[in-house]
Amino acid sequence: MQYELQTESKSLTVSQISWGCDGKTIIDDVSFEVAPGRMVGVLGPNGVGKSTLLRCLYRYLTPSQGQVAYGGKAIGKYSQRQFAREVAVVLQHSPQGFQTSVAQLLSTGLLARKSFWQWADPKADANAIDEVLERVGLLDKRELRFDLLSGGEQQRVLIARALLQQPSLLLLDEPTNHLDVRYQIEVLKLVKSLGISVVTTIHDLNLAAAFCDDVLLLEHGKVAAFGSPKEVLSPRRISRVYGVDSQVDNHPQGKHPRITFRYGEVASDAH
Ligand SMILES: Nc1ncnc2c1ncn2[C@@H]1O[C@H](COP(=O)(O)OP(=O)(O)OP(=O)(O)O)[C@@H](O)[C@H]1O
Repeated sequence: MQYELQTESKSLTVSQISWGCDGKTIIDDVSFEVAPGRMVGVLGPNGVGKSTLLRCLYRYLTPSQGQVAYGGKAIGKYSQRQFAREVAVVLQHSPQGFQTSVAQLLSTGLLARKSFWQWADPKADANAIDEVLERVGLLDKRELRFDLLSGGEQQRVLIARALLQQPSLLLLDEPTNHLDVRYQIEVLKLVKSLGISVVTTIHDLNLAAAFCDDVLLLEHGKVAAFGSPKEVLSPRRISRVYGVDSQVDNHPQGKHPRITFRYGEVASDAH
């Protein structure tokens, strides 16, 4: 595959970072570590600070305190080009006004790996684009305008573009948003199969439990718990953080937990 990894993942270390604005603390003393090749899910209720935390990891925001290091080096010390070679980001909202074709948009994902002296190799580029499009099930949309695709298709194209960057660290903001259940599973399977370090915000606790090696549960901008899904996702903690009753058992297909939510009183004559 053209987009197979050329770089090895390194450790991402987040040490006591805080960020706030308008006198309000949004991220409060957050620490965790992503060991090379692990997939970490960032969980927590709406507005708790998941996207803000992710923004501190891809340098859109600079924490007011604490440090983020990748491979032992503060992320602020990477040049823009070095950082783009290591880290790919897929955000929740699709870029607006992309009237270019899917293939043209994807070709921008190849730029991070090219040096200015490299000769253009249109055939190799086209093959790499075809391969990632096939992986996300969109080869037939290759020449379509990006802005005419459905929300879920756009999301899959943006993930394909991130793969073309061949990052060693992938940061995803709710990658399963807009996706139907098949593609929620496919996309997370694909991301996991890359074997690189991944940090992803995610709302669906069952998907997080099934695919993430570790989960970071946020509560009021602070770390409520960090560890394996089994350790973190207890009914007690889910109730405290989300205010929802649940039951947690083992998923019949594997060793990961399965969370079943209680939807209030069920009428006795309900079918
Ligand atoms: N630049 C900013 N200026 C003011 N408030 C901000 C800014 N960025 C984030 N916030 C606030 O910080 C809080 C956390 O926002 P964030 O988007 O990180 O939450 P989230 O956990 O990702 O939410 P959701 O699950 O709804 O996507 C929100 O209350 C938001 O309004």
